[in-house]
Amino acid sequence: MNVAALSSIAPGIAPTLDPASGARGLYIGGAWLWPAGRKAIPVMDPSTETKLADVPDATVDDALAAVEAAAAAAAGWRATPPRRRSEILRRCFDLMTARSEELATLISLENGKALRDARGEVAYAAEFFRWNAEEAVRISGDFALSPAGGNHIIVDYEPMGICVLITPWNFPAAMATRKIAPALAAGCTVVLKPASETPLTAYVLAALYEEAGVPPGVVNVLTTSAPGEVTAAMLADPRVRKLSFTGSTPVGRTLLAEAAKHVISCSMELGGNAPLIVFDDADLGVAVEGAMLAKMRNAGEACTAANRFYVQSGIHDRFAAALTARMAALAVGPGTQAGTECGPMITAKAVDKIERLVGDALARGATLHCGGTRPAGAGFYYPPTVLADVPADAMMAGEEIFGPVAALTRFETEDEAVALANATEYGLAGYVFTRDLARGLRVSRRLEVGMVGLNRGLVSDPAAPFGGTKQSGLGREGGTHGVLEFLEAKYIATTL
Ligand SMILES: O=CCCC(=O)O
Repeated sequence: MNVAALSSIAPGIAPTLDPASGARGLYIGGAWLWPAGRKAIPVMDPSTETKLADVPDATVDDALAAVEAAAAAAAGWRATPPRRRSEILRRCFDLMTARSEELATLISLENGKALRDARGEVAYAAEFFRWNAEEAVRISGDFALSPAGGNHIIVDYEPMGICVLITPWNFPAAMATRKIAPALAAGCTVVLKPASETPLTAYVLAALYEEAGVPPGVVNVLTTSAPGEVTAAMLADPRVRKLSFTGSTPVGRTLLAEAAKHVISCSMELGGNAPLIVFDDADLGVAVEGAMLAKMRNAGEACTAANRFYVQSGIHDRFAAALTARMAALAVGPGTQAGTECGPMITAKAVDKIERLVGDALARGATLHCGGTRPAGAGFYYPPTVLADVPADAMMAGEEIFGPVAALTRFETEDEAVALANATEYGLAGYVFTRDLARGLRVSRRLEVGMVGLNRGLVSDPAAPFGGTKQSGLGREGGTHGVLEFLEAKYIATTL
């Protein structure tokens, strides 16, 4: 597999993998491998339920080979001057940007998201390389005289070592680059395990990194249908010092327990249940625009997606009507089809869950304003749906919908809105809409979350610290914080 071949897998794509040729496979130590006897994992197009490709199903032996390759490359990459690392990362940004249309098409094919969302993802994903290219040359240490004056305190920041990175299917490019770029900037080498639903983007990007000058073994990629076993084996290797995971809270808990056995540093970007609060004094147009973005980016398949809409009584009916009009007008269809605004969900199981949550809310007294009926035919579709009067005991108030469903609940006072918003074990993102800046900042600070969109439906930004509180995770990705997750402080006490 090389990047030039991408044009043959973007539309018109001949998406069958030929295991015999080894053209595409596990990417270990700079080589493309389909080891003998490895089964195939089919990669499906959620828009049509047809097979796009097969990828190899890595075993524990393959995973340990990937760790070995990362270990073999570690000293060389760590010793590579920051300026050189920075230039390679910048080249990754340039190549991704130059090939954004092919990459967006591939993302849209394997994930199902609308092309416009996929284009947004490529720009977002590439930006992690540009940002971290700039960070790579700004990793400085500290030097201080000890308070007692007897010695000096020197602090160096060293690469942590080999990192295992595990990424989800909802942003096949951005969740990988958000980890790979800072890890490489810090001087670490990595093994990436992308989600088996959307591995093609990760493999194609691996070829692009190679073209950009990333040396063999610095980035390794493998797909597996046995993530638990394979990850446990990698974490048991004492050379692995970091686990960075994006995915659900239950899986995060399991991985934390596994990592704890070996005392491995963990960054965890887990589930969310974002509240979106609209106060009476909000600008209706801004609030609806923000709500559409917070809900419908990626068709609702984002951990930052607004899950619970709390709308003050005085604006509730106008907001509900305007949001319903916008949601009902969205064009639903295959991700790669021109004009599609809401693609399919990732799997039939995801649609089953949304259907179950909507059914439960309706049974508990919610009212349906639009959508709510799963269409017949091929593809994992669910229509943009608006529900109002969703009670606090509805299942969707307590768990991520991860789909195009806006659940509205009316409130009266600021204290009530804050209490409702914080009544969840999650603490990733929240959104507040008001024209009163003092109230906006006050409520933002009272929300038990890691990120707030104030009069804005998007918090994601490669230059900002992304992450959550409570059961939504540990650590931050992006911004100046992102690279620190891959660095270890070493303190030297000396009397000069
Ligand atoms: O779904 C999780 C990540 C979403 C984002 O980075 O905006």
